[in-house]
Amino acid sequence: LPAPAAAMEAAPLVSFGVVADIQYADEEDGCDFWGRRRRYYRHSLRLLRAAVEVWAAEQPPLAFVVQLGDCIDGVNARRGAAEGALERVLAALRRLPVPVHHAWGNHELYNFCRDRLASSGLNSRPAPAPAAGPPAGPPGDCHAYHFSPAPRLRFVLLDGYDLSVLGRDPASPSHRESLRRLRERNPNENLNSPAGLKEPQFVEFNGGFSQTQLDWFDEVLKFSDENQEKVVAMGHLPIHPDASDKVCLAWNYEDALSVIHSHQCVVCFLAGHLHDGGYCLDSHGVHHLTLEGIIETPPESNAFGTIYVYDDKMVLKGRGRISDRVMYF
Ligand SMILES: Nc1ccn([C@@H]2O[C@H](COP(=O)(O)OP(=O)(O)OC[C@H](O)CO)[C@@H](O)[C@H]2O)c(=O)n1
Repeated sequence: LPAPAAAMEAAPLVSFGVVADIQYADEEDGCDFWGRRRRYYRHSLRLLRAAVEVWAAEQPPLAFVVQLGDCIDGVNARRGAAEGALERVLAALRRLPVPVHHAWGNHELYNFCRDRLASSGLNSRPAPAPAAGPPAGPPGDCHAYHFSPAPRLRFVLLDGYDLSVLGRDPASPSHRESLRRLRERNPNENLNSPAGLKEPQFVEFNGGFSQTQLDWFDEVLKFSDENQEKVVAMGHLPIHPDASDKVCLAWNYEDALSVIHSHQCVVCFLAGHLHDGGYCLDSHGVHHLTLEGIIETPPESNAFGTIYVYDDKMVLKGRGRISDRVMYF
């Protein structure tokens, strides 16, 4: 049998769908900042709908879908089209009979302030909070939370724009602190430019994790260690340089990695943002999988996947330009 079919003989503990960087806009094709990559703004919704059809027909049924951020493109904001574009993406996802967990990316924050995101369909934090165990999420407006879809298995969604100059009121202490951190490491006039930086991830279109979020993450992982759980963590921004280029990382990705590496439980980190995708198995045995983005996927292909979780591995069945992969724990 070809992998991953050979690795998929038994019923999984749970299976879920993954998709990243849809960046839908009702616009003609465009390209990235450097003019090198074509961006298929309008086709991206069609590719998402095709993914939804495949996920909805899966047997056994999926438990949930993870949308790894940037579901609509920043061009919508400039055209006053953000609400309509978001509604079209959410309507496509509503055809699924299962919950969708949404990471927040830079393009969400080009289109909406955090308060609007919190009141929108992109707020996927489950309510009510779990009765036992660590707090559902960090205090404040951070879109981070955890959930357990099966015994001994926990997912943690992180908010890589908790520290960010995007989506926050410029007069707020959090914005001021984020801008201070960014300017400290990025002296460029254009804060989106990584030119000449020692730490090229310090650009405006990235963000970072507050200490409050990291402390909460640490508490969740301590609980998971104590309860022999396996943890899949995820967010828009990659946190390992070998699963990303030098720019597309969370500002303080090293802090998130040290929290993960101080525990036994984390088996995988899922991210988007880098549209070419990436993968590495780190020195502590954690798989870092960065999903290829729909937005730069030609209309005749696609970029989504299903992940089957077993006791000893996760099996990714990729569609279109996402490759199959078996990730052993
Ligand atoms: N040197 C640069 C690079 C970018 N910009 C501006 O920064 C914003 C973000 O770029 P964009 O390509 O839109 O971000 P994505 O999240 O879609 O993609 C991330 C990775 O590149 C994909 O692999 C945008 O406003 C650019 O204009 C800049 O000013 N200077």
